Amino acid sequence: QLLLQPCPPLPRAWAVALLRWGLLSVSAYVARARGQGLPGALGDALMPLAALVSFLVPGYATLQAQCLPLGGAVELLHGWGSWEGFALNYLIAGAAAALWHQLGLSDKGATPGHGPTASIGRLLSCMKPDLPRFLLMAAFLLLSSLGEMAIPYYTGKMTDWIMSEDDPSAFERAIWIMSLITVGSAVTEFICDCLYNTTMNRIHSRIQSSVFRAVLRQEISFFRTSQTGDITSRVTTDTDTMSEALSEKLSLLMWYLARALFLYALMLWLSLRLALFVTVGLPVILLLPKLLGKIHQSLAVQVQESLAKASEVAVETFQAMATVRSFANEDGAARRYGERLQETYQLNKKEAGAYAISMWTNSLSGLALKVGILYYGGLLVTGGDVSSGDLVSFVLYEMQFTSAVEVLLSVYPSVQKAVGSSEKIFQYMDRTPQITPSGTYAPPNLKGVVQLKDIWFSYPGQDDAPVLKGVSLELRPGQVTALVGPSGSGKSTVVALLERFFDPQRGQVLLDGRPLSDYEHRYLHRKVALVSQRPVLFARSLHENIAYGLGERSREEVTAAARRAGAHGFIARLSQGYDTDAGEMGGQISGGQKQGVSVARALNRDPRVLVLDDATSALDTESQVRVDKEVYEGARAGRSVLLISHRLSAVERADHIVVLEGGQIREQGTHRELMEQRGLYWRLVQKQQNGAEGGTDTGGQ
Ligand SMILES: Nc1ncnc2c1ncn2[C@@H]1O[C@H](COP(=O)(O)OP(=O)(O)OP(=O)(O)O)[C@@H](O)[C@H]1O
Repeated sequence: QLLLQPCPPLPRAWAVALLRWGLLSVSAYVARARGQGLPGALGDALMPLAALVSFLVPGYATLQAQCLPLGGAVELLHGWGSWEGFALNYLIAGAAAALWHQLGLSDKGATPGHGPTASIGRLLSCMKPDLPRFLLMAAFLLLSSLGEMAIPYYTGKMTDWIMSEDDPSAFERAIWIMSLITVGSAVTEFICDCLYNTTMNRIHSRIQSSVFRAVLRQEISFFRTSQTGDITSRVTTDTDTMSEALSEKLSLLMWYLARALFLYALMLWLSLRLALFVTVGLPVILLLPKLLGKIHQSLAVQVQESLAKASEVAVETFQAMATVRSFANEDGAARRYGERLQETYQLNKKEAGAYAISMWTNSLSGLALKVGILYYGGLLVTGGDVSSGDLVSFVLYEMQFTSAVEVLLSVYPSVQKAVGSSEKIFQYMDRTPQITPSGTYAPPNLKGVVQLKDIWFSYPGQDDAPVLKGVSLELRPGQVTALVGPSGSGKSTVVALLERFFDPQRGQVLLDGRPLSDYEHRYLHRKVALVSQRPVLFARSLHENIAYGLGERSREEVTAAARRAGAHGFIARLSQGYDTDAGEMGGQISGGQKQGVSVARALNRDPRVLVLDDATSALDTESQVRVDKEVYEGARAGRSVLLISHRLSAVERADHIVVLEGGQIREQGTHRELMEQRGLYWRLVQKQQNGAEGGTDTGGQ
């Protein structure tokens, strides 16, 4: 300090602060590096504490020098050198560290990119699109808080005016101003609340729809391995819990944080000394009752446990009453029950004492702070440092400040909880689908040549049990290829690979010579249409079901597709025709009708590759004939068709028949060729023709 003596006071203070910070940081670093005997939280707090202790006074003095003449700041800076100033500085830093720790802001054990801090960052990034609204809200919040803050200020001013009695109209004026400010503050608060709630609802919907989209991006096996209930609860319940907590608690937190900051700034402005007095005293008066409250809570838990033990004795006795009676141990049982109750009673007494002490400390510590402020304030008023009106305003501000800090302390854990549930949601949003992302290739003309080249595939988690073992086959435009084989031979698995529900572990699935993953997702599924074994319809009209995924479709287009699928007849006979609701999962129409509608749904896309996975088994003969006609006519017109059927009579006309067994292709050729071979296909046909045990099912062989 001696070296810096010729400098002006503020730069000198900053230079000393920097020096002090450097020294303290190095010491803190060394202490942390050694780490011996330092509790974790204290170790974490050392660095921020060093900064706080060093920069608190020069920072404040600079701020004050900006607003007021330098006189006050100089006094403050000189005071800093005295031992009281020194002690006060450390006391404030200690109190701030205790509050910081109490709020759990030290974030112990958080790994980078995870935990609450990361989630808060993510949450804030979700709010980014609404930044203008938040800025507007902040402006209203500022206005409303300023309005609220003005009331105690005018109350203090009125005290001064009443005491000085030199301007009687000032009192009336103050009342008017106060009323106007109150109304203004209430209106801005109302607008702010409305804005906040609508914004949070928007954010809620946005997060919910992003989670939904993120889930939809996942590979099919994700839906098979995760419970549907779990997924739904993430999308609905978790987002609801999070946004409910955020809308209620975060708004409280924001509101009271703004209030507390304003109030603190005003307290500092009214009297620096009194404000520092509160800063040191407040953590003590807030944390002490909280600490005692914890003791009370733990005693309350012990009481509950002891009560439960007493009930256990009663239940055990009643259940074994016959045994108690036969050993004539009624007195013994009563004595045991009495002993348990005695234990509960002792604990009850302790709990009541702890409760009384915690309540008593609560009110007493609050009272002590107020008395302290009044006493110290009184001294300052007597010394002429503070006016009596300012003291009144200060006490009013302090009361509001204390309750704002209390609310903050109680609300903060709920916000942390909301952040916790948001973590679960973000896990879903961040999950990378376990399938190669779709490409962008979407040629205007697609021939529809599909090649499966030496495909090896096992379902996720079953690597040692391949379902397809070196399958190679080709679907050519203008041809109907049939895939037959016993149940479980892997036919539907081939379809799943064609639809890119999974990627094969080895081999390639090519469409017009390019891997399926090159194609744009929507394009691929428009060009390759599937009617699956168990078609699923959605709870909407039959028209919408047939047009599913294609946006708006005219009734003519939908009807034409239904005619080709042989479904028009039955739809026309329904009382509401195409407007009939299919019901949940298509539950309001029959199995055969469902198949008809789903064939129409596939044909409506006019696909280049049509895959029918045992899709006509439940159709009536008339519809069956229609679909067969459409399948073969479509193929003749240049479409590639893959037909899977258990009814071998349905595949006799196919241009090429592939027989699959145990995930391997056993035979292939035309019906005639295969029958001549007298191999597996022949045996399957024989069994079906003879109506053997397997009935019409190739799986029954
Ligand atoms: N999601 C799945 N997870 C694990 N294994 C599966 C899954 N789907 C099918 N499998 C197994 O793969 C094998 C082939 O099943 P796939 O459904 O392809 O046979 P399929 O020939 O179509 O039978 P079906 O004629 O009865 O429809 C079977 O052993 C089956 O148990």
